[in-house]
Amino acid sequence: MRLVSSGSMPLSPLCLPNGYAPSTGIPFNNSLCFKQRKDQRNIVCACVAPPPPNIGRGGFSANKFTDSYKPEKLSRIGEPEEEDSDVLIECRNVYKSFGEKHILRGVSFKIRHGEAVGIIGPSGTGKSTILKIIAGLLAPDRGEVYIRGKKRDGLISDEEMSGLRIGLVFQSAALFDSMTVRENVGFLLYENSSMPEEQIKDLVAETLAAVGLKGVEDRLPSELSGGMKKRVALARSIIFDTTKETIEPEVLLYDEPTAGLDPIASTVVEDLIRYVHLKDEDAVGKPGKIASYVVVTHQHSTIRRAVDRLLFLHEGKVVWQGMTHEFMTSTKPIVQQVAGFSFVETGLSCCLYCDDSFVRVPFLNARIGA
Ligand SMILES: Nc1ncnc2c1ncn2[C@@H]1O[C@H](COP(=O)(O)OP(=O)(O)OP(=O)(O)O)[C@@H](O)[C@H]1O
Repeated sequence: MRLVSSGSMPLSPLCLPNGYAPSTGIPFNNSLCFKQRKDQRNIVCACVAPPPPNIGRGGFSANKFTDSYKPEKLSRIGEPEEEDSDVLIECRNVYKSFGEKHILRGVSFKIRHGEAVGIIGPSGTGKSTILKIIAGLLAPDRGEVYIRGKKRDGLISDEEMSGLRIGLVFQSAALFDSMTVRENVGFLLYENSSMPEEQIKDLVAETLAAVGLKGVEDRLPSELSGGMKKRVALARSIIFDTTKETIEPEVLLYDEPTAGLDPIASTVVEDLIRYVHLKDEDAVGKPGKIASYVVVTHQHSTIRRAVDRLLFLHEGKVVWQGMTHEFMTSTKPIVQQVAGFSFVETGLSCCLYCDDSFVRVPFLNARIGA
């Protein structure tokens, strides 16, 4: 079967034109990496705190977390402290208001090395806000954000532009329309690295292949489907300067990555999110480089396919957290309200071809909310 991805919502990448979040209009922190190119500014959501000596690819087993994780233990007082050496990001009692609107009211959670975490909850409950706070684009009013145990004060600063990279992949459109796919994906390398153009060109092609796109380098975003744009943005968020000695693990934050896509295109994006994770292999069979990721989503297919653990945000707090399968069977009323509505589920075993690239989709479970 040959897939022509369709979908109306282009994925926004790590970099945004004009320094504003399209969904909110919030101006970004000017202390971030700003560059002028073709009259556009870009911002990198990347950084923070150098790695401890014992962390890194292979330094921690991803299974360490999933094997030992006992969600009910998190809040019990008097029990022995959890092992925290693999915690990459921690939000501790985070509050955020916009004027009179008190959005976050004491949000606490940890993201560990190797984790695939989903954040779910009703509309307007602050899911995107917490992503922006983790990325350092918004500062909490109260509470703390720790990156590898180091407290971050306010927004990302220039001093933090090393160590753990945190990439934010926005829901809304943010590919540079006047640039080709190659220029979009290689943007940061063209601007910030000393890599020769030819090398960047090869790396861009390789990275596009990793997300199942080949031969689209010279196209403009307007010549791509919504699903392809999302994959271009994903490629842009995972491209690294390979000439640097240490390639740090990266945490990716996805804000509704499948919004606006049809079930098949959603499935492709959900699986790609998995494939670029260190526990899996990308579309050309290379190990994924993303240490951990967090996905904000409303889609059940994304919950089922792309994440292992869930944080359920409601009225400004994390009211439930646990493994995905526990969410589906939870007896907690607020969870049942969200998890319990009926689905039509189709099970198909298929392979999808996107352009000339092969994308593995072993099972397509298209779920349609009733
Ligand atoms: N910069 C801002 N200024 C004022 N209000 C804001 C700002 N950013 C977010 N809000 C408000 O905060 C609330 C939470 O927004 P947020 O986008 O985090 O919610 P969400 O849970 O991601 O919602 P959805 O699921 O609908 O995307 C909303 O009421 C929104 O209007």
